[in-house]
Amino acid sequence: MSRVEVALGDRSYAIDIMAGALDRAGDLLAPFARRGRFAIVTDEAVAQAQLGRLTASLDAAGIAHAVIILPSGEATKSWASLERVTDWLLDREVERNDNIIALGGGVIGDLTGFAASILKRGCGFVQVPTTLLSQVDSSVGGKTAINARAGKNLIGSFYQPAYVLIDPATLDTLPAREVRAGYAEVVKYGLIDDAGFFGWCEANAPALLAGNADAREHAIHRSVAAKAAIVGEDERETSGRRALLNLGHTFGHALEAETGFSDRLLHGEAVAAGMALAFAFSARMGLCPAEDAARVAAHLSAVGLPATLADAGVAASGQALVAHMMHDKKMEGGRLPFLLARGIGRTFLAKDVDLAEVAAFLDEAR
Ligand SMILES: O=C(O)C(=O)C[C@@H](O)[C@H](O)[C@H](O)COP(=O)(O)O
Ligand SMILES: [Zn+2]
Repeated sequence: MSRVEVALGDRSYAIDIMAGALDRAGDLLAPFARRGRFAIVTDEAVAQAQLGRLTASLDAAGIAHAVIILPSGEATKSWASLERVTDWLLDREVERNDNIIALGGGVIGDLTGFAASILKRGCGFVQVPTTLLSQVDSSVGGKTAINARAGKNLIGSFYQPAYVLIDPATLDTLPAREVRAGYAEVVKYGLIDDAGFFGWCEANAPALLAGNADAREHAIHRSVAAKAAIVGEDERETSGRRALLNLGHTFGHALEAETGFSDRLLHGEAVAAGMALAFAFSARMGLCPAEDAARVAAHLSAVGLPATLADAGVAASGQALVAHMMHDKKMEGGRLPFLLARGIGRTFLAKDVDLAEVAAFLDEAR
């Protein structure tokens, strides 16, 4: 087992990574079962593939549990699901000191974390992420949210979990497309500030995507360690440091909005195309060597991720995509800061980007 700590004073918590952890969840989660019981939020796909492992282990440890199973997919990050989950938790008489378990991917983690943050003005929650995307990214750092008509994650809170338990073996039952989409967020850490790790990704992506356990554990550990360090420095995205984790997301969220937050384009796929676009735009602005932008796009394409608007299946005009971006949470005084790059591992927050140039770039990129 390897452990990473997120250092946030009295809200600090541990992330444990261990293949087979779900089968030992009874022991590992026991300290968080405040009254010897858990409420578990999960979705249909995860319930089929993983829930039995968790509940069997809790049963063996004598920990009682109630489970709510929601539909799988991005549409579950909604007001309606939030109401359903909070009513269900209230019916189960969940108390502030209880820890709700989020068993699933980013959708379940974001929704459950948000529900925990508002239930009785805040109760505890534990993340048990079961997708690569949630294991390397969304389960760590306390961004919780649901989607709004106007865009992705627009209603939410910063609310840290009490503990994160990662079992990389859950990836064995995940569709290859889901693993690939999560891999985009792994690549992101290399592109942000670790060119050496991007090189590792180029060399090891085939093994990781083929199911090599060592490659998966290494990627998860490096990713959460990188994220924990950034979150420890800038929990609420105020200094600009945490905004680096948003590389590819301004373009990406616009692509997700354009495709209706549907299975047509998964979050990680949108982020992949968004990162390639951020690098291409940086190259066009003369900020980044064209070879670096080409290398990023080549790697994403090589693993089967979208690297262009066409790959992402988006034909919208630059203006339409920029209109989606106007809801970005990074907007400041009517201006939208962008994550751009001076090269691989050299991402920075640019505050003076002209949106007309972004729209023109996107029209050319179509
Ligand atoms: O944790 C962060 O900070 C991130 O930006 C990580 C992103 O990968 C993640 O998709 C996050 O939920 C996006 O946040 P948002 O603020 O753009 O909604
Ligand atoms: Zn993301």
